[in-house]
Amino acid sequence: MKQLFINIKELLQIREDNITKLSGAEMKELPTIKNAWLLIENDTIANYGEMSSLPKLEVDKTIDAKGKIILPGWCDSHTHIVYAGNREQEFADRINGLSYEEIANRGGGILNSAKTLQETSEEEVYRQSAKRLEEVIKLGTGAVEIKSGYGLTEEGELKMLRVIKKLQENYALPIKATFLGAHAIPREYKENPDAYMDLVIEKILPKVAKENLVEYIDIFCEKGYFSVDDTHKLLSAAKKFSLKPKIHVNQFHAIGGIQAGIEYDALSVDHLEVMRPEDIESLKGTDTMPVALPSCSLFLSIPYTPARKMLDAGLPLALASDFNPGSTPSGNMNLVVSLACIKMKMTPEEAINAATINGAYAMDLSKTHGSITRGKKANFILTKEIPSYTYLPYAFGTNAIESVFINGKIVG
Ligand SMILES: N=CN[C@@H](CCC(=O)O)C(=O)O
Ligand SMILES: [Zn+2]
Repeated sequence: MKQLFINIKELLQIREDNITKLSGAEMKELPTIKNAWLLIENDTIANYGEMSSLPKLEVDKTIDAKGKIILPGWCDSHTHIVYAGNREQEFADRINGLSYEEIANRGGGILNSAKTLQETSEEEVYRQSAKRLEEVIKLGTGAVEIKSGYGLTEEGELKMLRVIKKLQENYALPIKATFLGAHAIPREYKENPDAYMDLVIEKILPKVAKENLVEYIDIFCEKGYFSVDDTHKLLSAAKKFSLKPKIHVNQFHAIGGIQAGIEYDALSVDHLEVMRPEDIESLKGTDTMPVALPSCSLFLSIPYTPARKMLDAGLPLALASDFNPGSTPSGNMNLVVSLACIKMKMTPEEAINAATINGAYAMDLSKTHGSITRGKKANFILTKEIPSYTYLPYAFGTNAIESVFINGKIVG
């Protein structure tokens, strides 16, 4: 099946196949072709160029994209899409003055979602999660990572990971799975948190690894959750199973999680709302992708990741949604890109690079996704008629997407 898009107002994020991530000043550039054509062969980007160079081609379908822009699908490298129920009561409690931490200390927060997940059947968790996945695909997400972490028991964690596996089997976009058993200390381990770490490391982790359910390991390295010491123990155990770290660090406090992640060659360190100069320094020259989650900052009214400082220091940066029931009940990557521009002072070029090629890197997918490159998967967004790509983050809240393609097939 050959599909030819013609008269594309602008084709964004054209890269050679050796580009796997962008750092610092490189992120200011977004290579594009104006008035372009794009040829898709089955599930693959076959070729592209300026309309003036369009060769004579035999194709099955020609689509006129006059006035419209094509860009790679968003690569959302940090989500908790698999969960049960919602936490809108905590939303109301926060409006009435309680903080996220206070709610968690009262037994709400992650433990609240864990209780609901444990009480919900696997089929129902799948049904609710698939609905959310379909929603974000329609919003332009073309690759996604999903974590466990609301099970907090062997049974609950395996239930979540089986749901992720089923999503992987039933949906065409790449879905990367992460084991986040160390997301919060269950109530029954409150007096003996080390025993919970032992359970995660000695019992659940080997089982998860043996069943080949995940590629990545995660931990919420934060005061009141898991210490740097716990992080070392878990990452060192996970290394034996070749699980790469993608970890939650520096959300509320900078306690050394970034350095622990780097020590174990973390693929990414995520959140980073609180960054000390030494944290920025530690990330320099590493292969670890820093990931910012601006929708979480918006929802919790906490600081935004200091993107300008990080980019100006030469670091790379990826953007992700953090879609979850407590801190970010939204998986809308268009909003994430807008917030990055509006609140983090990233330019539209930097934000689009962060949400495509760098997001792909943070899921080990930049060889196949994240840019318009010959040979990569045909996962892309076709916009409505819009004046420019800057309009995408500018017109926040407007849905500028006409259709989404995954592996060359229209999905929404
Ligand atoms: N901070 C840790 N985990 C999630 C929130 C989990 C929740 O509140 O349910 C996050 O990334 O924001
Ligand atoms: Zn998260």
